[in-house]
Amino acid sequence: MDVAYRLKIEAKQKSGGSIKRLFTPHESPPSDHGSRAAVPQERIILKGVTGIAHPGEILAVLGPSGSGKSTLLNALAGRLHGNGLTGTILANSSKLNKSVLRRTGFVTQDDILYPHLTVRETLVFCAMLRLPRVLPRATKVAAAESAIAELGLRKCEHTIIGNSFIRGVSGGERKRVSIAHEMLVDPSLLILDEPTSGLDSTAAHRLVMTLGSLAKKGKSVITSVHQPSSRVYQMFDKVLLLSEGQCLYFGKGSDAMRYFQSVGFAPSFPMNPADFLLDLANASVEGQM
Ligand SMILES: Nc1ncnc2c1ncn2[C@@H]1O[C@H](COP(=O)(O)OP(=O)(O)OP(=O)(O)O)[C@@H](O)[C@H]1O
Repeated sequence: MDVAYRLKIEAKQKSGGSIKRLFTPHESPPSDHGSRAAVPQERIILKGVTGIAHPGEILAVLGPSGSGKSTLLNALAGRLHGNGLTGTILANSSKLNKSVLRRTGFVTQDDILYPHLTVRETLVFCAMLRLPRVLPRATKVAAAESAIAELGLRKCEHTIIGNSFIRGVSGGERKRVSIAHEMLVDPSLLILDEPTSGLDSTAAHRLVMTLGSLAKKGKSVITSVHQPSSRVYQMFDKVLLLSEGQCLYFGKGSDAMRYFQSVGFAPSFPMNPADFLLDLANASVEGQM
């Protein structure tokens, strides 16, 4: 990938509005007494981000909030439309066409699941909808069964999903259901936006171990992670560190600290590499050169 993304934002400035008057009571109204024309602004969200993910690997996209992680993942999943997206995204040397996107699973930040269905019902229902119509019902049910086994959902398969009002499966189990949802179509590339957010450190570690085992089966896994613990970090094969839409580091996770040390940035005491990288991306580390 080699991606840039810029957005045109229509900033409508109505200076005569009653809410504005409420907050600026002494300000004199504009001479034309009307609204000014919309002022389009341009904002660069991603700039020259390059990288590659291979089958069998987990590529982690790290960066502070608002650094462009979700935007990058959406671009990789072919979900950014309009002409603001420039650059090249290739999958096995071909552009993101329909057949490539069919083999791409995308797990969004918010789980889109029916709260009243059980885990098993959710996955069987999804298999019925997403697998080719020509496949017999038994094959589709078998695909749901194997996703349940693969994601370790056997013990909660008859529990309802639930939501904030109805008690259901745990946060970690819900994430697993969302991943199983995507695994049903047997994707070659699995993209996940913050799959560990809201999980405790043990559940997050367990989830990333599951991603590792999916990668070992030959899938490429690209995931954004907000605040990985050190044991989660060491499971990442590659790391892409974003800061304000720009790539600060792309390479092996295990080489990141050495790289930053070589350019004059090293922590003053042993710390979780992920914490250090996020401090760097937030520009809260002083260089020693
Ligand atoms: N459609 C849009 N209109 C305006 N701004 C946008 C739009 N999409 C993204 N942005 C801005 O782009 C920046 C990057 O957003 P993005 O959601 O990719 O960040 P992120 O790193 O995933 O953040 P978080 O970790 O908080 O989810 C943010 O400042 C966001 O406000």
